[in-house]
Amino acid sequence: MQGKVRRMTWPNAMKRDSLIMPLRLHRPWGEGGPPLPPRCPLPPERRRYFDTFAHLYGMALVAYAGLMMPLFLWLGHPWPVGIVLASLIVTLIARGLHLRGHMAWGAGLLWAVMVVLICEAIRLYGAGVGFEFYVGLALLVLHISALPRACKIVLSCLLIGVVGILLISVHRDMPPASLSPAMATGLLWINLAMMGMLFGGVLMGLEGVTERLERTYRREALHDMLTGALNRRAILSIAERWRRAQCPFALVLLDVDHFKRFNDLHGHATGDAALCHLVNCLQQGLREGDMLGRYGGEEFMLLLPGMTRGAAMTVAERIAALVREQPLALPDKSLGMTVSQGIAAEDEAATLGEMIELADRRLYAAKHAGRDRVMAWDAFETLSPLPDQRIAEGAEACAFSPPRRHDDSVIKA
Ligand SMILES: Nc1nc2c(ncn2[C@@H]2O[C@H](COP(=O)(O)OP(=O)(O)OP(=O)(O)O)[C@@H](O)[C@H]2O)c(=O)[nH]1
Repeated sequence: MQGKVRRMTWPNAMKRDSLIMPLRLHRPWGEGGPPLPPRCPLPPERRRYFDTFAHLYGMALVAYAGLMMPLFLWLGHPWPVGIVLASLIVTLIARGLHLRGHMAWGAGLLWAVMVVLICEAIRLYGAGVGFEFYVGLALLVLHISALPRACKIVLSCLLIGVVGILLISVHRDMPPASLSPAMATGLLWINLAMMGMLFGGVLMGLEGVTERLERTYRREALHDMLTGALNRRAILSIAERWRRAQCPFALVLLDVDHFKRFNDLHGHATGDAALCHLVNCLQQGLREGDMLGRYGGEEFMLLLPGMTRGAAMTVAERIAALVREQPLALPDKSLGMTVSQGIAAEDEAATLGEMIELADRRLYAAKHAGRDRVMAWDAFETLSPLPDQRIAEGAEACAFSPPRRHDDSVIKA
């Protein structure tokens, strides 16, 4: 009996691609739609660090304004209220410094105001009412900060030493006379609860940040920075996975016509904008579940699940029309583009490498036949070489003037 071949169904196959983010639509010249967010002055690696630490600043601000200020007011001491107010301001300054890349200064300032608060509270209210718990929080701030390792060790020892001496001296010399035993117990519980909330909040926040960062890293590892399409490694690994799962699909290699000339005529930056614009056009012609990746420079790979060569041909033609009919709109002119495409189906080749080679050969045939066309059959051998004049015409037409129509007779020759 012949072994049963299990073919993966598409909805299941798609679920495994949940990290593949929807492509962002580019508006290279910023016109129309909601305004783009302002550029962040921090480089990405520092931005990530700031995101992690920003949660701590938020928690510190909430703790000062919402918890400590009312607590000290309740205890009837205006002096610590003044310190809390100063801490609020210093924390805001520290956050600003941090956001501008002065990470060690930001973390150091936050830590310093926390230490002043802890020491002053212990001095005023004595040991055993719970202010010493904040030492743990100050140590957490210190150890996740950007300060150098040696600095962290010295400051930790300093903090523990100062607080230890303070606790011993307070306990021995001046027991907190102003607090009744009931008030001291109440304060201890309030501080315990506050610390629990702060630590819980910080840890939950850090977990959320870590998860978010991980998604960002993985997304960046899979996507092309310029266009937002999948990168070469990601698109190839999806194709390989689909092949291993024996999912039928068609592969399209798509290349911008005369892109070198486009760059030479209009500049590299405009070339970049054209690539982003191209990805938007391609995206419009694809279904949900189709995959689009940047295979190299101005060459893209499309994976069309469940499609035969014939069906893929229709999609490729639609895409070619979309690209042709939507020129890149610049403030002073609009520039047309055309693309050539080669198609191969999964059942035509034994390996992914062979499939890509087939699509590449057909792409080359499409280029050779005059560009701005799709090739899905092995017409290459049957095509008579084009005269140089025709190729020159193609080059002229693709110099981003009004584009030419697609020639079916050549495609299906
Ligand atoms: N602006 C810009 N240009 C790129 C990028 N990647 C590759 N290119 C350019 O794309 C051009 C590709 O040129 P060729 O491979 O000669 O192909 P072509 O000019 O498109 O000609 P045909 O493919 O034969 O139609 C090169 O000039 C590259 O510098 C990019 O990210 N941005």
